[in-house]
Amino acid sequence: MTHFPATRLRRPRASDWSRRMVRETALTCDDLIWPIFVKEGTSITEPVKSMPGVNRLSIDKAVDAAKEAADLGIPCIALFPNTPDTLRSEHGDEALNRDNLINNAMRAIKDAVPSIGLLADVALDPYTSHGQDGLVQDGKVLNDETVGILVQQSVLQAEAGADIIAPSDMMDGRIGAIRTELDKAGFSHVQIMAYSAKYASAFYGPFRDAVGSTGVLKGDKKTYQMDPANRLEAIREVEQDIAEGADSVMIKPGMPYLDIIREVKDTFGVPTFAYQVSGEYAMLLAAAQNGWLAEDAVVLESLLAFKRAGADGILTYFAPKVARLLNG
Ligand SMILES: NCC(=O)CCC(=O)O
Ligand SMILES: [Mg+2]
Repeated sequence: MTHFPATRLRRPRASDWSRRMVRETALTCDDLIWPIFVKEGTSITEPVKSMPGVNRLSIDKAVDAAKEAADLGIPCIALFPNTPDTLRSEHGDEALNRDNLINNAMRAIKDAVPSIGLLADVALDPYTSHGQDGLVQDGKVLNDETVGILVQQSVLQAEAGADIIAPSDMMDGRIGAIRTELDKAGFSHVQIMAYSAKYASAFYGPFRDAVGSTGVLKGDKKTYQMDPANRLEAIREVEQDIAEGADSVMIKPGMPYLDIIREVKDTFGVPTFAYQVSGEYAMLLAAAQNGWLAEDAVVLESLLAFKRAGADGILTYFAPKVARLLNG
């Protein structure tokens, strides 16, 4: 290695053309997955207060959003239901309703926009009256019994047109169980993106507002989601999900966990995704709306950082905005 003055690291930085030539990472529309909130009704575009610019959409509007995504070159959208309290129950039965909001939305979107990838979230929290991701008995979230329901939820979602099943529940063993049932039901072509390292994070607040879980959730999720203090455990979680058949893995939240993304990518080399969660979105936008950060620049930088950390793609509420910026 040569040293100064033979080496001047500022030399290639001196002009735009040169910076472009030595740039190590790029962010493109292919990196984006757009999470969308769906709600019962028609012609509804209802703002989520804690996420300025994000709306809950009725199915017809979600179809429009899917068209917009396809036009912008966004490869995939992820759907999350806002479930009214009346449809929530102790066991989250609505998850197994073939014609629930999410399954109907997927059918409508597949029909209207067949070219877009559809990611379906698997977990019970949108459907339980207690807001936990699984069945609860004596104050404990049951693992194996919950997995038994998640496999059924997954098959129904695959039947409705899901291209990617994304279990976000963090139960042990669910990836293998879901893979087996999907294959048996004739869905061996349907992918699984495992929320492998999902942390019990304080950054999910605005999402719970968006899906109507605020005030519903009793307690916390620390007995199944990961401790933010742990790194090695994330590697074990990812290792197990890959062994059980995950096609890709996810780290969540994103920006506070870039170290985990890097380590997972370096260790396994599998398709690795990150979720820039609602709290990250809210944080960046709140500062931008106060004039404290330059919105476009900070959003692009935040997403480029995921790519630099090794992510192959990012679930982000900024997806349409960023696609517009990237498309110029
Ligand atoms: N299963 C999906 C999420 O929990 C999303 C969290 C967020 O955006 O805060
Ligand atoms: Mg796990």
